[in-house]
Amino acid sequence: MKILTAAQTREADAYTIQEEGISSAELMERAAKAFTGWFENKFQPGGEVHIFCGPGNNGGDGLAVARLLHERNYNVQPYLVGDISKASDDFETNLERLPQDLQTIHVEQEAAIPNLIGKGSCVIDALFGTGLNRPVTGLYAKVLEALNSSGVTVTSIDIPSGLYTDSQTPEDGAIVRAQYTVSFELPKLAFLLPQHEPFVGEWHVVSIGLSQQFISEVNTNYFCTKQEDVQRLLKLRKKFSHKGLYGHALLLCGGYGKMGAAVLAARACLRSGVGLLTVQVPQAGYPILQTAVPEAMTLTDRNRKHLSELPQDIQKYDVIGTGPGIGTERVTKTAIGQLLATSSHPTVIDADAINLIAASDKLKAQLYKKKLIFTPHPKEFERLVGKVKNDYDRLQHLREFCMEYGCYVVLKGSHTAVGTPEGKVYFNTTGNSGMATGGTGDVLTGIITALVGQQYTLEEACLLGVYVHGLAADLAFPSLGDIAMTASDVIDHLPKAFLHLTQLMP
Ligand SMILES: NC(=O)C1=CN([C@@H]2O[C@H](COP(=O)(O)OP(=O)(O)OC[C@H]3O[C@@H](n4cnc5c(N)ncnc54)[C@H](OP(=O)(O)O)[C@@H]3O)[C@@H](O)[C@H]2O)[C@@H](O)CC1
Ligand SMILES: [K+]
Repeated sequence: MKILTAAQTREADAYTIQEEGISSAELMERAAKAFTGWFENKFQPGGEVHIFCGPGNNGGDGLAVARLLHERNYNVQPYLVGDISKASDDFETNLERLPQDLQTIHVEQEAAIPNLIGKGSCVIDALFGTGLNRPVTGLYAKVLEALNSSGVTVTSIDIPSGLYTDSQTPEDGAIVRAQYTVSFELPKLAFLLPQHEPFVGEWHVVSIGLSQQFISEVNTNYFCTKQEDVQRLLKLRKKFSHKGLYGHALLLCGGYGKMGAAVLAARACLRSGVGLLTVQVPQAGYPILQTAVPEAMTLTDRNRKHLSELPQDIQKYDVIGTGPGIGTERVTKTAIGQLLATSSHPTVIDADAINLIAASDKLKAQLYKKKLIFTPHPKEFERLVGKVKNDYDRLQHLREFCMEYGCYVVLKGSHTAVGTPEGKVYFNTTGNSGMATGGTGDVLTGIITALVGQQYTLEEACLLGVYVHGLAADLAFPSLGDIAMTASDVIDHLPKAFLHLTQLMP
């Protein structure tokens, strides 16, 4: 699914209006109906619904929603905020369409801002949408601050007022803190960035029938991965198939005190369909691996505690995964250096392998144009690219790093972002806070390694791997919740996650 900028969204609106021969007010009516449908499912009629409308089409949406909710017996109070003498045409149209018995209140100065504290009412925020073109200050900021401190439940139409759609919001601008955001047709880039969680809350997308042709043709660097996207990628197994068809993976993982990382990566790799798996661990890990993961073949390093060498017959493997639990000893750095210098295998690079590379210009110089997938969390990513200023800056660095080295980066987070060598970014939409626990990253390394082994392209392996990893956690959630969830629970739910995807296939 594509993510459009504010300007592209405006173009999509205009294109749709022309293509279908409808008026912009009709499109607004669709948007208001779609929002109202969501709202009715969430909130019962009864309490007061205060709707704050700005001077543009977002305010027009708010007025149309006021009329529709009023018709459905909600106790609605619309407010017109600020100078509405230059309000948009569709705002005016919807103001005129309000029924006689629905009186608006005009908030023209601070003293007129209603006090909603303790009223238990709910608020619909329709002050500004994608047409916001400067930081929110003055009276509008006072209104947003009053809403933020009132403790009422705020639902934003399209985007929280004050938040920029696709670039960093200046620090001097007020932003509403919505509990819910109901957006039209496609999610906005701002929703996917962790720094905006306090403003966006739980976001939903409702369809308003924007032109699919426009959306399919428009160029963007940002995408959201949805279930139908990964289902298209999934390869079903053939009846006459054997383990040789699904790849032989090599995991170079584990170290003294961190052999669990190798066990987790190995178990996840096997649960993700790899044909054969060999794990090389330091000598101390041999009995652990053989006992915990009987399906894997185990090689031992000459070093007792740390990764220090590559297997002799490394050529025979189809894919390599490394990093989890390996530590940053000098001998390990040498081994990773050898791997980068000598191997042409597709390789998944995680954790301490990233840290070793980040700390060495010599290793970094070996990264160009290899088949590499990095899977850093934000701190490891900063070690690779330097300190970032904010989430947009991080995205920019992600794209530049991937384009410079011709590699993939799976930047882990609530919406894990997969960067590609073409400078595209795919945000994942599965997963939950139960995954914020040690070992889930090792699991992801195992999953992606297994998928590359099964001949998925690097891009497919990243997108599918990240999706199924989050889906497994989502399927674990109903019985385990997020507090008690562990990385092993995520592995245990991988079978259900793959089944879920395959059974839904057409
Ligand atoms: N197009 C369509 O058909 C559909 C559009 N839809 C809806 O329209 C929304 C976009 O509407 P929009 O483009 O009218 O912009 P919107 O966000 O309401 O704000 C613009 C107004 O705010 C003003 N203004 C801006 N910044 C300001 C500031 N900081 N402080 C103060 N004022 C500021 C600006 O004034 P000006 O810059 O001229 O001073 C202008 O008056 C979109 O999010 C969706 O909800 C849906 O109904 C689907 C169909
Ligand atoms: K809004």
